[in-house]
Amino acid sequence: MIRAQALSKTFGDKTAVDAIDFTVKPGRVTGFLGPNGAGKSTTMRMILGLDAPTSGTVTVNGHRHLTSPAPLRSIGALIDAHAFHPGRSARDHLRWLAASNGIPTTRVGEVLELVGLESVAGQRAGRYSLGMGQRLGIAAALIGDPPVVVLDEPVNGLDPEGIRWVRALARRLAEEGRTVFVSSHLMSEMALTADHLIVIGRGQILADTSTEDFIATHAVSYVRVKSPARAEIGALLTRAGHEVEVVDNALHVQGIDPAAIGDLVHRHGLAVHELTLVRSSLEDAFMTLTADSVEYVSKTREEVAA
Ligand SMILES: Nc1ncnc2c1ncn2[C@@H]1O[C@H](COP(=O)(O)OP(=O)(O)OP(=O)(O)O)[C@@H](O)[C@H]1O
Repeated sequence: MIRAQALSKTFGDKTAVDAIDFTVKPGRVTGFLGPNGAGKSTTMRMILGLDAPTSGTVTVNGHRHLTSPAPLRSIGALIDAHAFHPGRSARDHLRWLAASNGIPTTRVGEVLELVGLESVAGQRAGRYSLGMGQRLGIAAALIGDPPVVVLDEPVNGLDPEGIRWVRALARRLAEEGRTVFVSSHLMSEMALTADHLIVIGRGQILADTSTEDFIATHAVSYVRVKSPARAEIGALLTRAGHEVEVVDNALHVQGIDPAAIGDLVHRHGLAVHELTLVRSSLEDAFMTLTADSVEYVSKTREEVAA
């Protein structure tokens, strides 16, 4: 498992990771979610020993990664999808990795097959598309059959088939009992892949919870009611103890389902023109949670002009 304790990283006066504590357990996929610049890559680089913490510690199965004798056998990582020599073929790149980590070369064919690159394995990797580069990066991460796998934005640049493939692969690796830590800035993607979520914003942990609990806590729903008798219905619902808001000539009601509203309104002989259950997406929940910690905020044309 991966364990961070009071882990911090500063670059000059910029605090990229701010004294975070978390544990990534084996046998499940843990999603690492956060907006751009939240500190995901920096944290992952420290897990791998590519960056030294400014303070605090991070260990992988009890060891600091830098001290491990055969890194690819203990931890596999996709950090930079283009960390290969552009003039070298995928097969040669993987052979070189295997040789330098004491891994049998038979493993090269196995991982090429696993990521679906066998037919292009002899081509120069520099000619690969972004998605092919990602697949080669994942092959490199898995070549040592590691118990711990860290993937930084693995679906970047992948087509829908590739995205489903990464999802299934992450799940399978976890089912095999490995520790799987996957970063993304897409909540909806993580909801489909991860069992557990660690959400980070401006270098701090905002949530560390099961995906199921995250959804139950953050994905709110409400009923939209449109009616010529809006005020009367609003009063009835408020009196019954429900939270009612008026938005764009409609009522937004929380804590009651559409059928119960329909029955209530019917009992009072009032007309309803619309009764819709609206679920906020998980993406909305994530945006709300991280709203105060988004570093790079885009503006509308109106805001730029103002
Ligand atoms: N080598 C560096 N030198 C200076 N600042 C850095 C360096 N690496 C990262 N940072 C800063 O640290 C913060 C966290 O960056 P990091 O790349 O870890 O975020 P991230 O969550 O991975 O974002 P993204 O989703 O955009 O990859 C950012 O503000 C970034 O600009």
